[in-house]
Amino acid sequence: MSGVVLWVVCPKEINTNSLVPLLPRNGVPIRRSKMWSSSSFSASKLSFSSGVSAYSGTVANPQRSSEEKVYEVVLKQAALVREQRITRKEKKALGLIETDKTTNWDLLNEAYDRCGEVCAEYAKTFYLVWCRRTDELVDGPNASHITPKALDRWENRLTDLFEGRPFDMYDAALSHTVSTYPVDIQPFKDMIEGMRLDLRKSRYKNFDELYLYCYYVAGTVGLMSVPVMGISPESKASTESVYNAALALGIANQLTNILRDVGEDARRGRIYLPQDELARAGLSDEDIFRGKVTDKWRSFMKGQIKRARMFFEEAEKGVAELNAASRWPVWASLLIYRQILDAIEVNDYDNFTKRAYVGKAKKFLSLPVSYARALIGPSTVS
Ligand SMILES: CC(C)=CCC/C(C)=C/CC/C(C)=C/CC/C(C)=C/COP(=O)(O)OP(=O)(O)O
Repeated sequence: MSGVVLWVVCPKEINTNSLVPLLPRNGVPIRRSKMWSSSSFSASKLSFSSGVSAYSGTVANPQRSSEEKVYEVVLKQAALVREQRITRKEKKALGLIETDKTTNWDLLNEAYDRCGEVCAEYAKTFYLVWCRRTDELVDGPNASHITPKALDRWENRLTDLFEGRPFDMYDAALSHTVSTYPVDIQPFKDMIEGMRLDLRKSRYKNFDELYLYCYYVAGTVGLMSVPVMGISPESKASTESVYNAALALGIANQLTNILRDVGEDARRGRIYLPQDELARAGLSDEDIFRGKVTDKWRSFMKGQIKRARMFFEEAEKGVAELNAASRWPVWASLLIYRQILDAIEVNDYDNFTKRAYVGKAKKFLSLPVSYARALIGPSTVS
């Protein structure tokens, strides 16, 4: 699958017109989702105004919910698109936009090719090369040597490449991408923050805390991808709403990943499940470590799967707004990853000893379905 999905994130394959669609559109009122506080989701009656411990990444005010904090980033990304539009317009008027004659295109093309190779080698489902490398820091073979200091150095390298001083070939490709598309540094910084969190935290008090973690490690990927994929010129949706859908897809994917890997994570002493919801279901950490599928566990899992599906549904609303070239791979990745949830059900919720996966046949079958869905572009009715 990586070939298809790579296409989602590899800027080289994206039509360069994809910047245009990020230009003026009628603003549709901002709609914010409060999925887990919805009364339709019984497992999630959370005190989500109780505040999150003071993570240093996105914000400092502990009174606000994680959703509110993350939404600020969404608004910032959307504003950046408008800002870039204005600066480009001004520069164009002044005749300042010209092709950069100093760029070494051969080297840059080689850098992009190398990024493609990394994706082909490592990505089973999806990934941007920089995200994979960041993830490798805390999950790879050298993970035990990774310190907060090493992450600080990684962040300095990130700042350098955003300022046009790449350290290596891979950084050079990303440096070029972020100077070409309206990509902000914040989601990248937040992803590093997620890695810091992983170094010091192995329990999540409630869904509000888990949501912030999911944003850091996966929602950020959605926010990084949309500026490169581009929004359709016909779209009447607000930039914010499309970014919001992208964020939801990242969260949905991460929640799915967590539910698939409960056993694997427990063997590393980690439980990425809301502690208060576990307690309400009559479950403890010991139950997770014991790994026995009971009725309590099944019922708990049903609630978690339901919530993950709600995030997928939220994400679905944004796909039609994307550029035509990006819709097929996004649909494919959404439909395929969501089937992991079905596989958990088929395994009778045994995510302790069985790894839920989507077989090749199901993946291939999803391609024509995704293709058909991708034909549907933005609604013409405003
Ligand atoms: C919906 C709209 C408007 C846009 C799409 C925006 C995108 C591309 C969002 C996707 C974000 C994303 C790919 C997040 C990554 C989340 C995740 C759990 C990745 C796991 O990756 P691997 O570790 O390779 O997965 P496997 O372990 O399953 O192979």
